[in-house]
Amino acid sequence: MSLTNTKRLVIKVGSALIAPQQDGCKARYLLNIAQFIVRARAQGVEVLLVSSGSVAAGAHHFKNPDRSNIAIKKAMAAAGQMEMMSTWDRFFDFPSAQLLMTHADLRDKERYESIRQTLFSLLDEGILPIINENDAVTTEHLKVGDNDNLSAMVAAAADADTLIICSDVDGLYDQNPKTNPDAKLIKEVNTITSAIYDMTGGPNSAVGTGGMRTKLEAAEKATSHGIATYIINGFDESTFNALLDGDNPGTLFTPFKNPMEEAQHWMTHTAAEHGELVVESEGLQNSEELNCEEILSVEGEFSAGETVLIKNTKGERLAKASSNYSSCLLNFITQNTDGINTSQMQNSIGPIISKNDIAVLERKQS
Ligand SMILES: Nc1ncnc2c1ncn2[C@@H]1O[C@H](COP(=O)(O)OP(=O)(O)O)[C@@H](O)[C@H]1O
Ligand SMILES: N[C@@H](CCC(=O)OP(=O)(O)O)C(=O)O
Repeated sequence: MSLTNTKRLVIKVGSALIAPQQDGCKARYLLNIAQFIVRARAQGVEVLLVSSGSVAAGAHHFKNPDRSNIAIKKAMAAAGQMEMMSTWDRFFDFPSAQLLMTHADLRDKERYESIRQTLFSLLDEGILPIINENDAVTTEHLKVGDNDNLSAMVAAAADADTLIICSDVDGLYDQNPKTNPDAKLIKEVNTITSAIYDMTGGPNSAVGTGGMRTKLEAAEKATSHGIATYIINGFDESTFNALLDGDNPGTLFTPFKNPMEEAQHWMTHTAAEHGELVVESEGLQNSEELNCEEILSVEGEFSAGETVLIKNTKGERLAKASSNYSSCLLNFITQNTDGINTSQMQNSIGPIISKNDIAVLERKQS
């Protein structure tokens, strides 16, 4: 696996690289990254940039830059986004484009397709897409929340083959290297198990969001879509030279050999769960389709066509799927309503979940 085989890559840059002291954007670390982007493009690789840093870049305009105050944090993002974009733009002699998005955009199939079209059109023209979450308009319910996960969703949406996540450490260690001097770097991960998740802690910098855990979530999303994922040290010039030479300077998460199809990946990793269908503990054995008589209960409110979680009576997450019927109708049919022949109705309405609309979720090994 090397960058020499890469055709399209997404590089994600965290706040600590952009605004290390939270007093505006600094070119210090970005120069290496910009050079990497220029050189990768010169090698024929298409590049998309997911850039954090709007909150950190905007903080110095505020009398009390209190990140715990959500309204202030969103205003800091709005103020800092301009500076962050113009900082990137001055490194390049090709055009760049700003795309701000939220989870509400990505989890809606129509808006997701629209984002894909825009990305492809920009890439066709040789324009560098620079993507960030639209923090100024997000709510708890509508946000992705961290740019590691966002970068994996963007990589999948853009049909990228490589995702590079720049961090302030050399890669994934067996323990948090900031608090454990004996921590050892893991060079390659083929399967992201719960034991791997247990190695991670939160962020250690004042500006980071999510720490290593969100980077693992991103790697899991990306590799399941066939995207090779690297976590590298973005502070270190030599890591970028190594990548361009086809070496692995950090941790490589190898892509699945049989990646998910686009639609199944979107359903698994991006689509929001609007409600839940509970089935028997050994339910969903054939994983083909789900019929009304298999549903024990319906939770939440959803419309026909929306994504639901299918779980069993033990609470295990079995699959995500698009429901052919609304929660209202399913409640009506599954609850034994007086005077109505529900089994006859069940037979006449066909499968609740059709076989092409279901994504079976993997149960994590430890
Ligand atoms: N097992 C681990 N390996 C590497 N880093 C870890 C691990 N567990 C926790 N971390 C922390 O994750 C931090 C990187 O995450 P974060 O601060 O959110 O970075 P960024 O701003 O680049 O997204 C590291 O500085 C480190 O302190
Ligand atoms: N969207 C936010 C960044 C969120 C985020 O994930 O930050 P980081 O952990 O520094 O990559 C911003 O622009 O400040």
